[in-house]
Amino acid sequence: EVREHLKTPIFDNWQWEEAEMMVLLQVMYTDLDFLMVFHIELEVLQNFLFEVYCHYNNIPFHNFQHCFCVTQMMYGLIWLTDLRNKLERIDLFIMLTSALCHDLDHPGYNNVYQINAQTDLALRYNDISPLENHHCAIAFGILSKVSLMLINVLILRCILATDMARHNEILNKFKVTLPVFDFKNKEHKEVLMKIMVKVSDISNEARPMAVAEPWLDCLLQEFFNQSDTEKLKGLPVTPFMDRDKVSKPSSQTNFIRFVLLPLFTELTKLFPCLEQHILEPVRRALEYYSNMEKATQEEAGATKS
Ligand SMILES: Nc1nc2c(ncn2[C@@H]2O[C@@H]3COP(=O)(O)O[C@H]3[C@H]2O)c(=O)[nH]1
Ligand SMILES: [Zn+2]
Repeated sequence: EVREHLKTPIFDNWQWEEAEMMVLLQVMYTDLDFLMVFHIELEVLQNFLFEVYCHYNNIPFHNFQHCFCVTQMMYGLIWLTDLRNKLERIDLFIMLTSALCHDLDHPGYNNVYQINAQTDLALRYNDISPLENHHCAIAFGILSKVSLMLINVLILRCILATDMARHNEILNKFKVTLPVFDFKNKEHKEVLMKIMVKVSDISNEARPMAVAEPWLDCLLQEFFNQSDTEKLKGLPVTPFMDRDKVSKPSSQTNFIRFVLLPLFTELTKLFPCLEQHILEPVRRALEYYSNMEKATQEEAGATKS
């Protein structure tokens, strides 16, 4: 029963301990036949998953549980869209592994901070997607350490594609392929894989409210932590992270309207069945946070007058 539940976006991560999540990840790799098709020993997979676990930091949002959720959403999307019969196994392996590795060793401060604070990562990568480059470097270090030598340039490209600074570039590329989309076309396939990783990465609001809302609290905690540090150090303060400027509803209504709905709508054009699984919950979340926003505004109006 859990095995089937794991294939859906309504899976509730909060019910599981981290050790159990490790087992669930193992189930995902097994049920997509990766061990068999790529002749991966169970022990190698277990070592790999353990290394991945060890390389996520104990921070409010970009932690191992986020990694688990993104991987689980990718796993669910693969089943819902029947990608097992549309792409090759290696493509599915790349997508699931990219999801698993996409935020490795995230320090809890975003690229803008890295660049403004001139951190080691920003210097190392010349200010170009410093975090995503770092996640890739850690991922390839782990893959070679455990002798899982399925290192692939597409994993690199999928992880680099999670830099939101490149959101419009990638979404626009995907839009162009849609009218003539062909699962056999290499370029179409590559942009689809990037979109799937991106969708999974920002898919919390596609989950039931009881699962999604605690994630927003975690995200805002990490955001506020960054903006507090920026204020303390006299760095430019990232507006959407400023506790004096954003609230839960304001942060979600904008993010859902301008980022989630446009992205999810395009993927749903290719896979209409996703309408009910990811678009509808996101629309409900928009309504929920719009109402919350109105209520807070009315309250503020009432206190003023
Ligand atoms: N406001 C808001 N931003 C989100 C949400 N989920 C993901 N994001 C943002 O999307 C970004 C995706 O890449 P990052 O992990 O760097 O940081 C993430 C957040 O900045 C959400 O539910 N609400
Ligand atoms: Zn992420």
